[in-house]
Amino acid sequence: MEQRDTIAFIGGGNMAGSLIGGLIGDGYPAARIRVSDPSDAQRASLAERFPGIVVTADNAEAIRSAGCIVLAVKPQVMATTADVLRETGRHVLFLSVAAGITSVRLDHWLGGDRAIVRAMPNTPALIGCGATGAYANARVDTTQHAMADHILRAVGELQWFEDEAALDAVTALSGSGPAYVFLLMEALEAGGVDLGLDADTARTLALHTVYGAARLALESHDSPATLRARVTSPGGTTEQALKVFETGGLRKLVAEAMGAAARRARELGEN
Ligand SMILES: NC(=O)C1=CN([C@@H]2O[C@H](COP(=O)(O)OP(=O)(O)OC[C@H]3O[C@@H](n4cnc5c(N)ncnc54)[C@H](OP(=O)(O)O)[C@@H]3O)[C@@H](O)[C@H]2O)C=CC1
Ligand SMILES: O=C(O)[C@@H]1CCC=N1
Repeated sequence: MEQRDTIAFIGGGNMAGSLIGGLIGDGYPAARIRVSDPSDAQRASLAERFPGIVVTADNAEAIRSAGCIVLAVKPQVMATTADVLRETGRHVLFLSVAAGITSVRLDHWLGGDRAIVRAMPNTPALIGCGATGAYANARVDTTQHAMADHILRAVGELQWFEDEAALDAVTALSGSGPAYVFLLMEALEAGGVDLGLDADTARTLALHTVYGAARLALESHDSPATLRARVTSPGGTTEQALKVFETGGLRKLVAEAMGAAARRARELGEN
């Protein structure tokens, strides 16, 4: 990105913190990152975690001369937040990470004719391991597209979509997905404790198992199904466990859970 490109985050919560951590970890100058958040505690925490960034309670101050404004507030407050950003110049790129809010609605709230990238990142962005889906509206020019690409790719994997509706599916998969995996970790730890392991040992083994399986799947040319088959010795232990998952309807349950998340994304976009 060019020198003049200051990134202003409106909302300094979980997702903004994850993106800022990933950007700084990728070498983005902290002094070119500004964050606006109404909470004193939130601002103090961000300033401590990311020395050199500028924190403020004033959205107008945060966005002054920024090339990109990242909208990282809850979907429920996006309309009122966007309303006070209407005065910004038409050259500014808006990058919204809000679940469900369509670029058309956001454009309307921002006064119209805005360059908007709607993205759905996830919290592993904090360590550069995010998975993000993104859509650019027709007003986004080549330079702005490159800017959004640079910001989002700095924090992990990025997929662009031509069809904005795909973003609700991305939300249900990778946006919310880390929480599903953390739930699985919790269940693995609890299962280990039930079987007699101490809690610390069970957690360590659970975390490394998820990490190792994810890395192996990413680095292997084989599909997850093939990798699963390699663990599953005929007549062995895994086979018994997988039978319990399959008869319990794990795949259907995951599909239903993701359907509920996607539905909620659409609802948030309609409110
Ligand atoms: N958390 C996640 O894993 C992901 C979240 N997202 C999206 O990111 C967005 C933010 O989520 P998340 O970070 O979890 O939420 P948080 O509640 O952690 O952060 C939002 C922050 O915005 C602040 N805020 C509220 N109103 C304003 C305003 N007018 N101007 C500036 N700041 C304001 C809030 O302050 P206060 O609490 O005091 O109101 C809060 O600190 C959401 O739209 C969500 O859909 C997308 C992908 C993943
Ligand atoms: O739960 C949420 O609504 C946000 C969006 C995706 C992850 N967290």
